[in-house]
Amino acid sequence: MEPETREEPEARDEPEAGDEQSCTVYGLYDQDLTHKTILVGDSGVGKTSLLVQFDQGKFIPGSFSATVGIGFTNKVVTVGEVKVKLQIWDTAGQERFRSVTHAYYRDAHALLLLYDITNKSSFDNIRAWLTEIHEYAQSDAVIMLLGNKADMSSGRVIKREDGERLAREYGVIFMETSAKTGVNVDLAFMTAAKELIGRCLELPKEPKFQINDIIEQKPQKSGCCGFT
Ligand SMILES: Nc1nc2c(ncn2[C@@H]2O[C@H](COP(=O)(O)OP(=O)(O)OP(=O)(O)O)[C@@H](O)[C@H]2O)c(=O)[nH]1
Repeated sequence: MEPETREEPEARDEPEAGDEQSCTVYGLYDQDLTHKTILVGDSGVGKTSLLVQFDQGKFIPGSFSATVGIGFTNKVVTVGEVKVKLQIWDTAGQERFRSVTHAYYRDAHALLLLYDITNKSSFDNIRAWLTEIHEYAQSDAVIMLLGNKADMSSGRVIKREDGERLAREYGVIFMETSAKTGVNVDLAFMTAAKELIGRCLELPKEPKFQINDIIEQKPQKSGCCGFT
């Protein structure tokens, strides 16, 4: 049965023309960076919930209603001494919106690709998602694979090692997250931000996160992103 639909999350701040630029440097350690991050993955894996948990620190339980189209949220984070504005796009996972969301891949600096650890088909579809990402996204975009709903240990059908193996095969960063408990949610977005900053700016080797969490796996990619 097709899930009922819901309105896309309310945008708090319209994207500006200047947002096309990923690295706007006003001065050493007075940088203002804007990075576009896009959430993708099958319908129901928890993209909207992950964003709500990151943005508002809460989880809204209840019946599932699918995202229609695409919406975005701006969130400023601090990594080391650098402030970054993350413009996070929440896409609809349903197949019928796929052509709409493809258009957003091109401008994304980071893509967070989710599957649900309790849903085998959402994991089986990851290869197809990665193929689409490689087709439509920038070649130097940061890609993270997130196994969401990690709190549902009794319903787990995808082992953590399977997620790790797949991520290794594609050379992408991997974590398990829970939009419900918040485990690794900040860390996932902060890791993407840190990776993007590392590609844009010269930073101290070990910038300190503003959150108390443990890095599950260090980013495997490094080097220049080629942003202008
Ligand atoms: N237990 C648990 N439930 C979750 C978690 N994340 C999401 N859910 C639930 O899973 C269902 C789908 O979550 P959504 O965030 O709407 O999924 P989505 O990926 O945005 O779905 P689309 O908008 O259709 O693409 C909802 O009922 C959520 O409450 C999680 O980490 N743990």
